[in-house]
Amino acid sequence: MRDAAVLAKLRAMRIGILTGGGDCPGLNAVIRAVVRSAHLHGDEIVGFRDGWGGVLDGATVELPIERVAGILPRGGTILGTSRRSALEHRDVVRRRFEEQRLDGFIAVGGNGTLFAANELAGEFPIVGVPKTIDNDISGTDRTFGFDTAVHIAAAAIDRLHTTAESHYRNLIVEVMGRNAGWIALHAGLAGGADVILVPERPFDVADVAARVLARRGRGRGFSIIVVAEGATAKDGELVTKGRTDPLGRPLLGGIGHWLEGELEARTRAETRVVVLGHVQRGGTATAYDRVLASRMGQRAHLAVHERRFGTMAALRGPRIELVPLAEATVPNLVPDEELDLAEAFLG
Ligand SMILES: Nc1ncnc2c1ncn2[C@@H]1O[C@H](COP(=O)(O)OP(=O)(O)O)[C@@H](O)[C@H]1O
Ligand SMILES: O=P(O)(O)OC[C@H]1O[C@](O)(COP(=O)(O)O)[C@@H](O)[C@@H]1O
Ligand SMILES: [Mg+2]
Repeated sequence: MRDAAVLAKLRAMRIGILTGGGDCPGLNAVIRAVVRSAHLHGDEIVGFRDGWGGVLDGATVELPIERVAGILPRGGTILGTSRRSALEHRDVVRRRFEEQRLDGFIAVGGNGTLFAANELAGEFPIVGVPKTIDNDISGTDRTFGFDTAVHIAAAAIDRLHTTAESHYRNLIVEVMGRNAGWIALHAGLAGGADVILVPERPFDVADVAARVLARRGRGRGFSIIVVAEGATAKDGELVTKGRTDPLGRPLLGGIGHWLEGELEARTRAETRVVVLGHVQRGGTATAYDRVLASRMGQRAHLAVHERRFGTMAALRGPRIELVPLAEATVPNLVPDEELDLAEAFLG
């Protein structure tokens, strides 16, 4: 008996975890699941603060099971996050792994964080967990955070309907998603939007105005237009805030305001824009996202425990499976069939 206990102790692993990129509802559910699963297996978890920044700076926090009590419904991430890159500092990453005596590492992040994880996976024992409100990661049917963002955006569209209708206005709702139209499409469908504009299909502003006017022609004096931040007009360019993030990528946003002017001029109807912004990322996760995040977190811990490095936990049909981390680096855009089907519900 005593030997078994000693053996179990010898086999116990020390595992690092970070959350990187934009925060999203469900991150704390992942951290909690990892810690609880580790606790069951006698493993130790150490958190790195602020994404890869914590690895570079050596900013860590021990995560015993008591530390994750009560965090399940909390939005954001108790570890903090950042968009700092570690790829140019592999020597520091190595030092940190040695210093912390890490047997494994879990990177919870979007396509950016998982791109970095995949690059480092040749050299370090890493497992990934895909997160993002954007749902733009391949290899998994869904990312947690997406369902919550869609709920928030759809609820906003419901509210905008009643005021748009009362004032006979066009109301434009700009949602997030980077280069993918998942949030716009799903929130637009759930909220009964009249027009949905996504990055996957550049739009003709004259067509949008024609749809709005056609609705007016049949007595519907208002229209709800959902536009993804990454959507572009056919002969236009990506609309940005004129600033870049720490990785030098343009911050998207502003297409809604551009459309506001165009539609008001073309339809001669009052037009207003609402930019949902970070409201879509804040606050508590839906039950669906909490369950998905918990299942992925548990699977990621077991993957480390089983030394299945270079993989990520992914939703495949009803199951959580391990897929190569490299799959996360392929963009996941809305397929044509899904956009075609949506047409039936617009206008
Ligand atoms: N091209 C890149 N080169 C190096 N590191 C990158 C690159 N893209 C992303 N990363 C890493 O991933 C982190 C977060 O990426 P980002 O795309 O902002 O968020 P997310 O992980 O949510 O997609 C960055 O802080 C950086 O460490
Ligand atoms: O946090 P920031 O800098 O405002 O970034 C906004 C971007 O982050 C997101 O909310 C989430 O993107 P990631 O999951 O890739 O981090 C995007 O939809 C949006 O374009
Ligand atoms: Mg991303």
